[in-house]
Amino acid sequence: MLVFPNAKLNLGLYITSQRPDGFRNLESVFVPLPWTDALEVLPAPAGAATSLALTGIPIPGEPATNLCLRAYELLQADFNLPPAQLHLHKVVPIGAGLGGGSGDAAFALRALNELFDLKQTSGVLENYARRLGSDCAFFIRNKPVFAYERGDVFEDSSLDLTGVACKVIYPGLHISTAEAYSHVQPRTPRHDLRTAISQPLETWRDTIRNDFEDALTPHYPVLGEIKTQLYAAGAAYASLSGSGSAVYGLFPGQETPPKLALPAGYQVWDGRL
Ligand SMILES: C[C@@](CO)(OP(=O)(O)O)[C@H](O)COP(=O)(O)OP(=O)(O)OC[C@H]1O[C@@H](n2ccc(N)nc2=O)[C@H](O)[C@@H]1O
Ligand SMILES: Nc1ncnc2c1ncn2[C@@H]1O[C@H](COP(=O)(O)OP(=O)(O)O)[C@@H](O)[C@H]1O
Repeated sequence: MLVFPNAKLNLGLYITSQRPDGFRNLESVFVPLPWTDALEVLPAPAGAATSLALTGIPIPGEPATNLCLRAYELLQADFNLPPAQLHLHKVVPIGAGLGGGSGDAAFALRALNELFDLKQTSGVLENYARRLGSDCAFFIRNKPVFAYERGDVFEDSSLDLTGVACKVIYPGLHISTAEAYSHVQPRTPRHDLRTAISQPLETWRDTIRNDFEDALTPHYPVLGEIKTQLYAAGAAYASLSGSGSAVYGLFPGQETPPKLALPAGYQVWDGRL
């Protein structure tokens, strides 16, 4: 079985309070971004053990800690799965605030559920996904949601950005999620995100913020420079995604996002949501 785990964008992100479990409560709107990896999941050949082949962008850390294998191990422990043969071709930049690893994990859970006919509901798969990372559960639903608590409890959102031209720019800065959180002081949001997101996209520039962007831009000025460039090129809304360092611009009403002159080494995704 071949699946294409996608990435996500955060529209707004407010870190509202510290939790007793060490995590932070947050509020954000998550939307799927069709920048994808490729993941193949097959039953292992007779006599072979479970394996994961990795191609594409190198992933930091031991392959044994890859979220695809961790997803397999979670289900294996409860359903006594037969050995599987996995192949991940990595395309989505890592540590970019695009949730690429989380998407791989959730798509692995979904693919294993189907391949081995486990008959688990989306709700059950969401609970497994939560154990792999705060962002993972979103990718089981994989449609626009208002997310809160650890970013793993959802309300469906009527937001529809289908067809909106979008440009995502990754300047190659790997900012770890834990480091990014350490820069932010939790506080009550100045705007109600659910109300703001229901207003026309052109108003978001004044009403929707990402707390990580405000905290990280003084340390990484390039984030502000990319955002300025996106607005200068006509974006109706531009923001850091998640904890960065990818910055995106939305260009409603345009066929394709504009071309920008960017330094070599930046990775860019141009397309429609
Ligand atoms: C910031 C966000 C916003 O969507 O996305 P990314 O920028 O990573 O894509 C998410 O909260 C990232 O979720 P995820 O990447 O799954 O984080 P996890 O593995 O669960 O946690 C990594 C670390 O981030 C911190 N963390 C994460 C989530 C949360 N609600 N509070 C936290 O304090 C903790 O320090 C934790 O040890
Ligand atoms: N399949 C995977 N793809 C990407 N990263 C992975 C994967 N499995 C484990 N990881 C680990 O997760 C970390 C961050 O993952 P990623 O989802 O790309 O970050 P972000 O949520 O910031 O976009 C990486 O540093 C990497 O070591």
